[in-house]
Amino acid sequence: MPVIEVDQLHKRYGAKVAVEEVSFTVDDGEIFGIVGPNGAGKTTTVECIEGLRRPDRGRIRVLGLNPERDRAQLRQRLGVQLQEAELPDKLTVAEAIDLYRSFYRHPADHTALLEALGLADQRKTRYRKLSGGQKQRLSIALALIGRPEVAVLDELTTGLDPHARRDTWALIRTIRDQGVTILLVTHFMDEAERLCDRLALIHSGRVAALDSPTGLTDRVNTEQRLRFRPSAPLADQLLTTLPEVTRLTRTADEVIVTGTTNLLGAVTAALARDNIVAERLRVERTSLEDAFVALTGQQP
Ligand SMILES: Nc1ncnc2c1ncn2[C@@H]1O[C@H](COP(=O)(O)OP(=O)(O)OP(=O)(O)O)[C@@H](O)[C@H]1O
Repeated sequence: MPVIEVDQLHKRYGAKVAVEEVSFTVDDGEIFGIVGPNGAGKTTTVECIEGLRRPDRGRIRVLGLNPERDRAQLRQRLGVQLQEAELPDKLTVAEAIDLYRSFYRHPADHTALLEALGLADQRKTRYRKLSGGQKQRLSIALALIGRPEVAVLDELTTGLDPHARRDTWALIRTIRDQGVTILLVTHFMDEAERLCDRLALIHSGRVAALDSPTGLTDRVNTEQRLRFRPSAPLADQLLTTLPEVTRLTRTADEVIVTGTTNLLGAVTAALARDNIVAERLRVERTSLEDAFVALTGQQP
């Protein structure tokens, strides 16, 4: 049985349709992404999943429960990450943890949780004195304190530096490996690509595509591209006459070759026949961002 089922969800605010016929399921142990640009309808969708908003139409089940009807039961099993600034400035890390532990019947051991999240030394630090990364880790700790089966993490790494983002991604993988199903809401395509097992690309309130990150990029990945610096002068015809090559362009010192499958093998073999080495060779692949643009016709 899927952990989360969303079927034909529809939600409008007055005349504004925020979510239209959104359907997807999340399996046990997945990191599932709800991915799309600002205003796409991501928050509305997860707030319906959390039971915070009432859908106009559609059916939602989380762990077999109806989020609207069974909200009290669901709260014990679903962890939700707070948005920043939802905690009082003066609250210490330990006080926040104790407060949130009191909401649950079977809370996690706070010492182990703070250790795991790298906050053990910040126990007595007030919320406002925490760094961006520490605040983020605390909000994740609070989402996990009830030992949930499912955790909803919203805009996980907004405002974090690249190092803290990578640490956070590693942390999320660890949490998943411990058996928590994760619903990740993000507008960062790179985050979704690195972290999610599967994702729903949401665009203007609708699911534009539902697949794994590689499944999505493969759909639009009709071309391959190689860039390299030839070790000796290279005549264009050597490569443009290959059936695998569709285009060859040059920058000041690099050759860029576009083509179909087997491009790499065909190009390197042709170069080798003329004793030319492809220095600094790079194979460029389609990113999730490219896939989003191809699938929706818009920049994320
Ligand atoms: N309470 C509300 N009243 C009216 N319109 C709303 C309300 N909440 C959201 N909207 C509108 O519904 C649409 C979807 O909003 P939603 O917050 O679900 O998108 P989002 O993808 O989460 O965006 P963001 O990443 O900016 O949070 C947007 O056009 C938004 O302006």
